[in-house]
Amino acid sequence: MHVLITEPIAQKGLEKLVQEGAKVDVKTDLSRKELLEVIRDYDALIVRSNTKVNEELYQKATRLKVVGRAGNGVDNIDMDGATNRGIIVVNTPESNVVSAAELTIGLLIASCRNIPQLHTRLKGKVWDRSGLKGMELQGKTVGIVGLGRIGSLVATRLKSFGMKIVAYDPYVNETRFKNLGVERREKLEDLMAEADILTIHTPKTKETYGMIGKEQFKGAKKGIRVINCARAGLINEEALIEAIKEKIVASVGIDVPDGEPQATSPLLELDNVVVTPHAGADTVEAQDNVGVTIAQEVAAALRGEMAPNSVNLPTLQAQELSSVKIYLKLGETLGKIYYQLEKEAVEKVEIIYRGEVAELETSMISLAILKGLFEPVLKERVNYVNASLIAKNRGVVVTESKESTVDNYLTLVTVKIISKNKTFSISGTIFGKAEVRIVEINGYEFDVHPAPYMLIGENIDKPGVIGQMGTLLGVGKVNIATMQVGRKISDKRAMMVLTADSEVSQETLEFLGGIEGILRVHFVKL
Ligand SMILES: NC(=O)c1ccc[n+]([C@@H]2O[C@H](COP(=O)([O-])OP(=O)(O)OC[C@H]3O[C@@H](n4cnc5c(N)ncnc54)[C@H](O)[C@@H]3O)[C@@H](O)[C@H]2O)c1
Ligand SMILES: O=C(O)[C@H](O)COP(=O)(O)O
Repeated sequence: MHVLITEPIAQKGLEKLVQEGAKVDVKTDLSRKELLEVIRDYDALIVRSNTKVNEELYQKATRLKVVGRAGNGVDNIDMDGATNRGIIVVNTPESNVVSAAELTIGLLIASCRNIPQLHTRLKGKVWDRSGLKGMELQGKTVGIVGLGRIGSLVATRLKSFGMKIVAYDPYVNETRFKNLGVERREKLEDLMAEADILTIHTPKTKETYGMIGKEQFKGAKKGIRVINCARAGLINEEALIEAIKEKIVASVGIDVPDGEPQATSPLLELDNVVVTPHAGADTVEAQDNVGVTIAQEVAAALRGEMAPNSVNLPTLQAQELSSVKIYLKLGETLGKIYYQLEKEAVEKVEIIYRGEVAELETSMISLAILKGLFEPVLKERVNYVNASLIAKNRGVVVTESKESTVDNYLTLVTVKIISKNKTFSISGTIFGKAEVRIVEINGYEFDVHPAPYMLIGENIDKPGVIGQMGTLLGVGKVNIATMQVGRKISDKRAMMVLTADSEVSQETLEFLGGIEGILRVHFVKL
């Protein structure tokens, strides 16, 4: 696995990648043109916030399987483009939040107390505190926009200053507000009117871009102080500058001025603006965390394992992931068999989870089934990221249902694949902690331990058929590992499932198909 890193990550992260078996190139001074030229050679790309990972880059990146964002915000990465191509995007959402929250508090105090301005005077040998009277935090109200990871950390820290905390975040439930001891404001304008200090902690999205602008400043409490340690563009800079000039805004603390990574923002010219150059995550601790975590995520994704922080996949907590892992293997196995037995286009996939599996977060298992289903027939790369998109684009309806109990098994996954003329059904279970078993195909019951090479055939249930199969496979030099027969006695039909030690040639398959009583026989590769 060949990994390109275009922005600095911690040495510990680089070491981790090498330990994981990656060949790593760190090229932090590539021009855009150079990046577009070299990207074709890499399986993974690791970036921070300055590298634009967009359509232009994807078109050149023919080998790219994983984009690792060594950090939190993914607004520099075109997610739809990645998903359409089956490229997994992973990030490290938790690794730098404490550092970002602490810098927020730092900017807040620095701007409320004019620390940088006083510092500059004194360093210039001028002992003068005139005109720079600060504001105490105790008893003031802070308005937080976006009560996610960083917003919450900021809230709990500011409480210790004796501040009242109000927040606007329509997507956070009442319990979380209550647990954090934060008062909800239903409308942004109410928060603006009340807050002595505003701090924003939303991601940059279509909805949040420019969400604090002219209108919002018009309704703001006079003398409000504004902090942005999230993303440039969330607060409209022109409107902010106007509000500073009109003395609506008393001071600003900003880590993400417009124009990044160039120092071009007009805010830099204003005395009551305290700035840092996107340094929120720049601590030893955060960078070590970020580096090691992204190395693990990228290596896992390249090995085809589930990386816990895949941005374009359903999010699972580590514990959830470990309990669904074995079902992912089962799901892929069940999915993979259909197109190796049937040639009919799929119209609908019904997935039924029964027993213990029904208690789990099953969205990822359903993706595994779809991945398995499309893999044998599609040239495109199919993976967990694009499997459901591929189903949708091909007009395949996918439904999921759950039943808490099931006869005979503790846990059972049944996949019904419906085409124009028939319904194919296959079920599997987990024995013990980690043994995948196929227990039903089209109503025939088995207990098959799936193997890389299998033969699945249907025959008339009469003496001699199985014996001839064994003989002809011997002639074809295929060693049978296991064999099971499921029977429908009233129909006089049976289904054989054999596992073999090697592939079965087309010639041998034709001989097998010629045995009297054999209705069909297929070689299945898992
Ligand atoms: N300065 C830095 O170095 C630095 C470091 C880390 C993260 N960040 C940035 O900080 C921001 C917050 O990160 P996080 O990890 O807390 O994110 P998060 O996803 O945990 O929280 C974001 C919160 O914003 C809320 N939100 C979304 N749309 C909203 C809207 N229209 N109105 C109000 N609330 C809305 C969400 O419900 C969520 O609770 C992101 O922009 C991230 O990129 C900056
Ligand atoms: O989103 C993030 O993780 C922070 O904004 C840090 O960005 P950086 O990795 O470019 O410092």
